[in-house]
Amino acid sequence: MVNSEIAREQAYVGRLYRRVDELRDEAERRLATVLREHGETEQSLVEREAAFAGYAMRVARLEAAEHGLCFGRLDMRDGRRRYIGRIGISAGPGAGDDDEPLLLDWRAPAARPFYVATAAAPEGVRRRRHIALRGRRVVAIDDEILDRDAVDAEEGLVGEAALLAAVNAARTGRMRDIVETIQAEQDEIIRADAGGVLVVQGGPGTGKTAVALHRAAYLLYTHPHLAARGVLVVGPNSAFLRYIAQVLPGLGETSVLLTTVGAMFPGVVADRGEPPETAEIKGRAVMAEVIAAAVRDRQAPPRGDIEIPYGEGVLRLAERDYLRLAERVRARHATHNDAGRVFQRAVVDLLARQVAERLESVVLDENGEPLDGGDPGGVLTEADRRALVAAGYPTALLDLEVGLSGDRATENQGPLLDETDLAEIRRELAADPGVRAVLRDLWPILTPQRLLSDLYADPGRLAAAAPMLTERERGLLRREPGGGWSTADVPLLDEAAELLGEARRTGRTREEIERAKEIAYAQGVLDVLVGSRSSDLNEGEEAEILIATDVIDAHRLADRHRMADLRTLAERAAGDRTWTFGHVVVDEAQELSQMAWRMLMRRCPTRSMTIVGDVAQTGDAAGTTSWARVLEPHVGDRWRLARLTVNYRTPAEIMTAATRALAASATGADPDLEAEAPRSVRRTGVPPWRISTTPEELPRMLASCAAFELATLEEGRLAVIVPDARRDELGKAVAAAVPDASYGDDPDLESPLVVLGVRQAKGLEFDSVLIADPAGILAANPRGRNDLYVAMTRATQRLGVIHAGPAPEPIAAAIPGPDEEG
Ligand SMILES: Nc1ncnc2c1ncn2[C@@H]1O[C@H](COP(=O)(O)OP(=O)(O)OP(=O)(O)O)[C@@H](O)[C@H]1O
Repeated sequence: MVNSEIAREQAYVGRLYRRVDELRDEAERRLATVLREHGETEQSLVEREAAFAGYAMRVARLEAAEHGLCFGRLDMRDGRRRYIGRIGISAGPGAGDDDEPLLLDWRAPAARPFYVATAAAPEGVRRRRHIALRGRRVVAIDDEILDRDAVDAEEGLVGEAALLAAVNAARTGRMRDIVETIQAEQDEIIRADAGGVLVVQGGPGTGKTAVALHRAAYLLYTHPHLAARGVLVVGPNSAFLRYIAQVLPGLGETSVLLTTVGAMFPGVVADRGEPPETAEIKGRAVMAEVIAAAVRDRQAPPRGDIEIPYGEGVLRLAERDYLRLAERVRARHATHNDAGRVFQRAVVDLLARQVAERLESVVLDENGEPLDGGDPGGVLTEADRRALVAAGYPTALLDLEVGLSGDRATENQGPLLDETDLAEIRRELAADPGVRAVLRDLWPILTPQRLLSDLYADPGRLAAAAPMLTERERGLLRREPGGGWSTADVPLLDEAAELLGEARRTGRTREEIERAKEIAYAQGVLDVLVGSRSSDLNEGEEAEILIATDVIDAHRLADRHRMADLRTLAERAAGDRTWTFGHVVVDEAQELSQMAWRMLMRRCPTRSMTIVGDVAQTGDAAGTTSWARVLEPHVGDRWRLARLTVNYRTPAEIMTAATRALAASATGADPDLEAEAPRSVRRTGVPPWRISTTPEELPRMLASCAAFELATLEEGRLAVIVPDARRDELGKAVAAAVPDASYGDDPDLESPLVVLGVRQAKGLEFDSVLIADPAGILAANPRGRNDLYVAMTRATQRLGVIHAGPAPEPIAAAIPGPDEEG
């Protein structure tokens, strides 16, 4: 019976793949045709490129759907049948309007019952069938009957067999999608309304990451316009991003940028380490005020009247004048650099008028000598005048000076210098090194990097900008310029960039600059093409080959390039600090500092966000233990909370131990935390274990345990999780026994054994986990207990702990020792 059903499904699935092949062939044919087309006008070229991008995307989607194309079937009470898969496929030509599509996209509303129908609420479904494929072959089917008579049946896991197969499967070092087995509580979150901030709180292994990524795919499917601005996914570190990188492309979605907080400031690589206490201070919301004050301190700080040597004379800038100017430009211009440019111009103007007044008061005779003492205005001394001449006053002015002895001077007709003369004086002043130094000092044009390194380097500046910090805290921020940037610096640079504005004067809009760059790039491409045309081709070949210059000039090629950019939205968004996204997903969101939240909120003015995390896993001192506290400054109480309660990763034996370790404290277990821990979906029958050794022996013992565990695993992955500070030392010890072991800043998660610092392990999972030196993990950080909890909940099958000396208290409370009863 099952075999004949499998054969029937095989026939249907065969038909689906044939249709996919047809559709892909057709899209590829069209793609080739588009490539051959010659566009005559700019318009036709743009259209051509849009068509190109559209077909290319279609081919990519069809290819992404190859594996596990169809995974489910719904038999409805009304007799209709719906097949559910990774993409939607229509029945093709000849099918009637009423015909069900051959395959329903998993995100389509009609597919929803596949994930949420239960015996108690069958949503019109009589039977739900899970179909397992290997390649294009149907290898198993699994049915659930959801009859009306079964209303009092327990609500349970949907598609239990398929789910258990998925959660028990050996890990590969890459996250898989879960479209085939999404559970009802997860489906509700995936399909929740796009608007506003949705917080998903869930314990370890409850599928928060999986749900967040599927939600991104769902939103891109249901709101196609989101693709134009893209979806931003923020994760805790680059190893994690690599771990999840394949999930969205595998679902056919590419308009997504995956990033970390440390990578969000273009041009800065945040690879500088710093003490957690320093990072914590930098993450505080009050740092926004510190940065604002640091910017303000650079805007014409009072320093008395200023004398500027000019030639051999001196110009005077009164304090009240530049303070008044500063106030005026601050009121009119939003950013420091914009205001600064206006301020500098205004000061030059002020000085130019001073010079002009002096010049106008000079009356010379035919020989160029001052008449009757020569300076009726009493401003310009003879020495001044000689100095002005010696300083190389503008020729126009010297001519004018001579002219002053003629008609205009004697007739005394109002202002003697016209706008051209004044402009010339201004140019001269603006080019004068002495004047420039004063301008730079009074109101420097700053990059964010410059502002921050000046601030960190100067205790006086720090004290002025951060009076609310203690002397000790300011001391923790102090550092010499250079040496790179830390992750916690990135939100501060971003904050500074907002207040400073562009440091380079462009006079052009961002689009115009981008366009100019594109044209320059395109011209370069054309030059190379033309160059290679003559050198690379044999005689007679030329006419056969179409090269870009035959149909296109630099402007059009730039357009092409821009259209081609549609496919690399992620790259464009990553290079532009001011890019705003259609939706933002934040994973491990409990770790973000308040300053990081400010930066993220700027990237998402619509506040369409999905924030997933677990406040019990917070390890960073700057992170949060309360969603309300973190969101209040940005959205008040206008956010929704959803909870995930089932742990799909960690078996019950390990989860119980991890919960005890987290809850155990000097006063005993915390009953609330035990109650909140997610329910594991399965047991393995393998309890976690621990052994004790001496500090000296620990590396050797760890290496032999790792070798043993690896041999025990038939397939899958083993992780050794250690205190961050001991990663390289213990990584080396393990690699000596297991040469395949990978460790370092950028470990290869696909290698069978990887040694990770506890922070690197965030969000990841492995079949088997060994924790070494738990006391070191606990001691490294005030939230060390949370770090230990994270480490313990990474395992899908086995967990062992190796400690030096007596077990630290949370481990002793969680896992019985070798001689104790379990
Ligand atoms: N519905 C599901 N079907 C199959 N596997 C699932 C399902 N939901 C979650 N999983 C699996 O459970 C594991 C844990 O999921 P995920 O990493 O998303 O959890 P998490 O809540 O982000 O965990 P943590 O907070 O501990 O990092 C993953 O292997 C994921 O594929």
